Amino acid sequence: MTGSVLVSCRDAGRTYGSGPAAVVAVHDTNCHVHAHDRIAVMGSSGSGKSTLLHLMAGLERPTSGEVVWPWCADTTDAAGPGPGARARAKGIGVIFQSPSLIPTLDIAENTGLPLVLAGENAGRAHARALAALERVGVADLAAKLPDDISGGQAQRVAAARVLAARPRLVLADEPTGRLDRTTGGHVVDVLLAAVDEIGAALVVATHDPAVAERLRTRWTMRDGRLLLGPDAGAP
Ligand SMILES: Nc1ncnc2c1ncn2[C@@H]1O[C@H](COP(=O)(O)OP(=O)(O)OP(=O)(O)O)[C@@H](O)[C@H]1O
Repeated sequence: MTGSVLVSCRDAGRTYGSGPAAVVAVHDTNCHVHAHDRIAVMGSSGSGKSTLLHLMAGLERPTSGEVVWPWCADTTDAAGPGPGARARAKGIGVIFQSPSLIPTLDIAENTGLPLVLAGENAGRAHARALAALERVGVADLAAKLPDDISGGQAQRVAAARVLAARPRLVLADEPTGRLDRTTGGHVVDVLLAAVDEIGAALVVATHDPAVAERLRTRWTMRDGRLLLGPDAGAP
């Protein structure tokens, strides 16, 4: 715990479905991510890691409790187009297991697209995209199409796409899940260096102990319950 609180889950839970078919993906959970944190969320498949990250990102609403982003205007507005949601979208970057690049846009265009969609002019978005690609070591790919780069390179581009917006908090859901160990290790290296450089906090959901070891704090999910490490408690 080294800085101000970026996101707090307060008795936040998420259940899918209802009645006998209901699945409690995340039981009521209390946890906090602070500025500059480096947190690995570990746990077996289906333990609730992705759901917890989606709650922290505001991509899903909790079905119990609340998720709070103290730096947003409307701190608990977990969905919809309000000012809190817009501020949160700018301040939180999410990296998924699949890089999901648009095949008809080149790498620089893919990287700058979220900035353009957020209203940045095309020239500035391109410059920031190139700087972010440089930061993760793939500036030479800027003019290529996604089909012409490797999986590890594509995941670096996905990281650059998030980092170009200079978020306060980066949430990465199995960012190395589709990569071999060596390539995955390089992706973690560039991610850690980049969040250090932009001063962001990082939360990584991972199955891989080698990835988790690179992060200062380790949390474990088991059957939808978050087992916190000794340093993950109070805001
Ligand atoms: N949209 C959904 N509808 C119904 N059930 C869901 C949905 N999303 C997740 N679940 C269920 O919630 C539980 C937690 O899923 P979640 O994806 O969060 O786990 P995970 O730890 O991230 O798993 P993995 O490592 O395989 O990605 C699982 O039982 C899953 O089947």
